[in-house]
Amino acid sequence: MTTTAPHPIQDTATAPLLRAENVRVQFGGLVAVKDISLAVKSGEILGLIGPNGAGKTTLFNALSGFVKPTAGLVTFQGRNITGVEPDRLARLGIARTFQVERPFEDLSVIENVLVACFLHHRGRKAQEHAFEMLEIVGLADRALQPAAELNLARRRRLELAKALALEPKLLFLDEVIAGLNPPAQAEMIGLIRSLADRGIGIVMVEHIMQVIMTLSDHVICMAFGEKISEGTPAHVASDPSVIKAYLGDDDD
Ligand SMILES: Nc1ncnc2c1ncn2[C@@H]1O[C@H](COP(=O)(O)OP(=O)(O)OP(=O)(O)O)[C@@H](O)[C@H]1O
Repeated sequence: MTTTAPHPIQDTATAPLLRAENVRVQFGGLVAVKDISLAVKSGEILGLIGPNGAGKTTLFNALSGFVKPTAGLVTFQGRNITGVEPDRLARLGIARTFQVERPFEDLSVIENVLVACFLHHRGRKAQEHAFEMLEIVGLADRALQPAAELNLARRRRLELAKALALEPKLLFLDEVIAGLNPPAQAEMIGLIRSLADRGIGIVMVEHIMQVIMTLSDHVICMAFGEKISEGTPAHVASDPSVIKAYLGDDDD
């Protein structure tokens, strides 16, 4: 049996890269994500913010195939991808990083990337592609080093190289900047911007507000599973409901 691409439900030429319509995720009686809608275009960076437990990670997982939405619709280039498994999403052009980096410790840096390159390439072409990914993230000089020896900042870059090796059109970044020192943060910010400039659509969850505000073209703030604010970084940062969500309500 041959596997076919999901059926187009919108005009694939004009549809945004990613669209979510009324996505809901329920764990038993808890509604972790309440009917969230959003859209991401090519080359655009969407930042997801919100206090702890707001539902950011659950939404992120629901959009990237790691949690099945209870209700709602997710489309990628106009095709229905609701509940589609991550490996199938990777073939369509969707990749993600993980909050906790999980390199194959016994493999070299380039071998770690090579594993992902085999999705699209074989043999020498795969090796060349893996080296190109290391050049993009600034790890080419570490190619033969065991991954276990990399410090945190370089592990994050390796994580990014592995995601890029899948040649994504859409990239989900899960807290790739938190925990880095300021120079490493600045380098990662530059790198993420350069990926968007290449046309990759990016959805990022990040706790460092300043990073989200610097990088994002568009920001969504969640609280208690709901979207409470959306717009430019400046709009969301000055929205009283966002300030209240972060500071808590003295009247409660
Ligand atoms: N697998 C699960 N089973 C049950 N409840 C869950 C599960 N995953 C998340 N939750 C709950 O869903 C709610 C939203 O959690 P989520 O991790 O998505 O929030 P978050 O905004 O990413 O928080 P943080 O910033 O602390 O990571 C929380 O109440 C959490 O306890």
